[in-house]
Amino acid sequence: MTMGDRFSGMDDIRAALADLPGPDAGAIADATARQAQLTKPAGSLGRLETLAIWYAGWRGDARPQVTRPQIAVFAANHGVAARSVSAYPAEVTVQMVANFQAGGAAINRLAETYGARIDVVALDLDRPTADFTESAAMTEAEFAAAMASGWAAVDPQAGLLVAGEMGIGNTTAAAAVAAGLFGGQAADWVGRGTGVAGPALAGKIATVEAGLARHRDALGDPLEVLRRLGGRELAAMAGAILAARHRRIPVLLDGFICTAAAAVLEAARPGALDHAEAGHLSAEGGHAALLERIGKTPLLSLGLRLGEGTGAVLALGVLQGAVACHSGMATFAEAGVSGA
Ligand SMILES: O=C(O)c1ccc[n+]([C@@H]2O[C@H](COP(=O)([O-])O)[C@@H](O)[C@H]2O)c1
Ligand SMILES: Cc1cc2nc[nH]c2cc1C
Repeated sequence: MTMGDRFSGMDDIRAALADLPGPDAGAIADATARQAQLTKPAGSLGRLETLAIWYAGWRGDARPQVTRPQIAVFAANHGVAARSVSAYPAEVTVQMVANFQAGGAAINRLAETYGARIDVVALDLDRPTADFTESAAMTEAEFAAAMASGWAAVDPQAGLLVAGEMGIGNTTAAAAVAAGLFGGQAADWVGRGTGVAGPALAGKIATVEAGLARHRDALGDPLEVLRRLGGRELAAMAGAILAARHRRIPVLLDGFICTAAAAVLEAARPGALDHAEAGHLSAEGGHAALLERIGKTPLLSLGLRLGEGTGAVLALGVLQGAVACHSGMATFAEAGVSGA
């Protein structure tokens, strides 16, 4: 049994957030010193240098390898999907889960490309969350169970975690969570999702406004924001990212939905995402503002708006390059190259 398996209510989750391990200061110091000795002009590998030092610190190894990268894809259905907030019908969620399991989705091909394992976790797909304009999306027990599923999905031996998702309607939930955490108008956070436009986009904004109005009195508590306005896959991603922190497993964040789930942790406990880097900037309208709120600069910006963990896995390729240079390059002394 680990802490997450025992999440039976909000208090257990708060306890897991209260006590977070940090990176290894010695590994950071040694990795920083090593960077200065590698055969390249100082600073010439740009963000790859700080990325490698960040990875070394969380792994507690000044000269690490990226071992056993894991992608956990969480899927769930949403009560608000009945309000025509998506360009696709809700049955696509379960159909895409079958596609992930058969190996036919974009994330399957990218996982293969970068040597990552995929675990698909379907969360009560035949039982959508409640419509958040009418009540809380999840009861406390449902929320704790979803967070515990995320926690339990993390391979303790993984050297890197990507939390991905699939859930028709979940950009509406993510926009509501972002607005609940950080304020502003619903329209600031609502984007096109799978391709919503015209009157449907206005309806999506109105749905988020109605959710914010209904839960207005609870928005001061980030975990309540996630329970009331989020969904099972968002709660599971938050649980997985929290589990990774407790195991000092570095995380690459994916797009808008993943970042909204992660932002709950940062809002509840500043610094809770120090073990996470932003994999990419999604084309979803609110993503840049959300990343700014949690103080993260995306590694890539490719116009993706797919989810599944795809942007984060592409960034895993960047991380693998950064760590390969850091740990495998010759030093000036080893190669007999003159310094500055
Ligand atoms: O990752 C993103 O930034 C992203 C942006 C737009 C859409 N998605 C994906 O599309 C689905 C949600 O879109 P929607 O329109 O049904 O809310 C869900 O399965 C997400 O994985 C993902
Ligand atoms: C086909 C399809 C695949 C997806 N993957 C993640 N979100 C998705 C949404 C749709 C509609």
